[in-house]
Amino acid sequence: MQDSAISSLSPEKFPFDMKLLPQQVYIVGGAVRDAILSNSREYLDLDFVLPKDAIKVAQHIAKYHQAGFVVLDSERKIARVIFPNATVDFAQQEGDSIEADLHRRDFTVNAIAYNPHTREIIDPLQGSMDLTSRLMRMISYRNLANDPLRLLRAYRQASQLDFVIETDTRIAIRNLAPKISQTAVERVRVELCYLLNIQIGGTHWLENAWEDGLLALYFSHATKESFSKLSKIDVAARKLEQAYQFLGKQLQEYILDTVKITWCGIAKLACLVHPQPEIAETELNMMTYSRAEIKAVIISLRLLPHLKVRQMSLREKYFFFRAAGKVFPAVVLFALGNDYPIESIEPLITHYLNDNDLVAHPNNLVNGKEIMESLGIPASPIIGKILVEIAVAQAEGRVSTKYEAVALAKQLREEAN
Ligand SMILES: Nc1ccn([C@@H]2O[C@H](COP(=O)(O)OP(=O)(O)OP(=O)(O)O)[C@@H](O)[C@H]2O)c(=O)n1
Repeated sequence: MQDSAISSLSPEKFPFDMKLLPQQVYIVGGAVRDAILSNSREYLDLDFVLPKDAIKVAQHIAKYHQAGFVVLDSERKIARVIFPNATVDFAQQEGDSIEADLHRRDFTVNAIAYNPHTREIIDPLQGSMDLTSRLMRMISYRNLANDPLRLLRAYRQASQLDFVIETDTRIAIRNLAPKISQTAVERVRVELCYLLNIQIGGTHWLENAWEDGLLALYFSHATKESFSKLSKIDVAARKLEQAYQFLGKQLQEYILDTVKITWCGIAKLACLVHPQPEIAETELNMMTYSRAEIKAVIISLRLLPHLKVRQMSLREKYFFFRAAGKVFPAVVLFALGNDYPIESIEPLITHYLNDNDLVAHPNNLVNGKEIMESLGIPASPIIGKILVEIAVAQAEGRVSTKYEAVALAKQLREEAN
């Protein structure tokens, strides 16, 4: 089969000179699938398969273009070349032919190869037909059993592509579900992260994965009710996006560049873990979540009860924002997922969105050193307490200058004696 329609895979779009590739070379996996679907990709991520010398070719390309180079798997001969705007993997073909290699993969739609020199499409498993029918179809039961992460990949990719999992494939996944325990938990976490981040369809497929027995090991406390909270979070996120552009945008941002979960994903994760923060922390540690992710979930769980108070005093709000910090967007979504009325949360959002708001974004009139000097006392926890009281007084409008802040510090010190 030949196809000139795969324009997004034309060599001019490669981040390297095509002449550096041998004649027998194939692009495989997601890049081919998405090109046939005409789905644009935010980031260029290419997987090449070569019958021989995969690592050598990768090394040569990296050297020629002064790009980053790393051997991902020396046994299976897979290397990665990292360009400023693209990542390109080079893998040794598995088996005697490209067809044999494709037969070892997970789903038919991921088992299409494309030779960029000849523009030939090799599709021995009729993946193109499944792309047209929008179906995730396993290549074989054995292939799924060989790498049980593939069970979860079916839901993640169905969700990203807006596909359906073919009936026999779904039955096979249900049968094989207990095997997910054989997969390294880090790999599972990455798939879950995608599913938690996806705005449309993520919740539906996450719930399906749970119903099919793939998540019980990780979220033993999750129930049908937990997933209904996730759906409410999706609805709330859309509403917040419309009402508050800045906050809405923040919800879909990664919590850290190095941690690929969004604030919205954190709120959803908080719905799936045990509601008791200490137990949730153990669960998340077991799943190798980072300190930043665990902290964000725990803050969400801990702060939820505080939002029950309909009319928080300024003092309560100050302490709420102090505890929430940059996790605020996730806390808000988590509360809305738990049916807290938007009317009681809106005043907090108003504080948060105003950069000059001293309740949500306090600025220090004085620092600890200045307090120590003006009171003539050494460093001690009292200084911290005085600083907090000054910030609360500032939020309440009782002090607004350095002079008034120092006067209050003196008064507090006297009262304490
Ligand atoms: N557990 C896995 C992981 C990957 N693959 C194969 O390796 C290809 C590339 O894998 P990867 O880059 O992880 O995923 P993509 O399918 O390319 O999808 P995406 O880039 O959207 O994650 C897949 O298409 C599939 O053919 C597989 O068979 N089994």
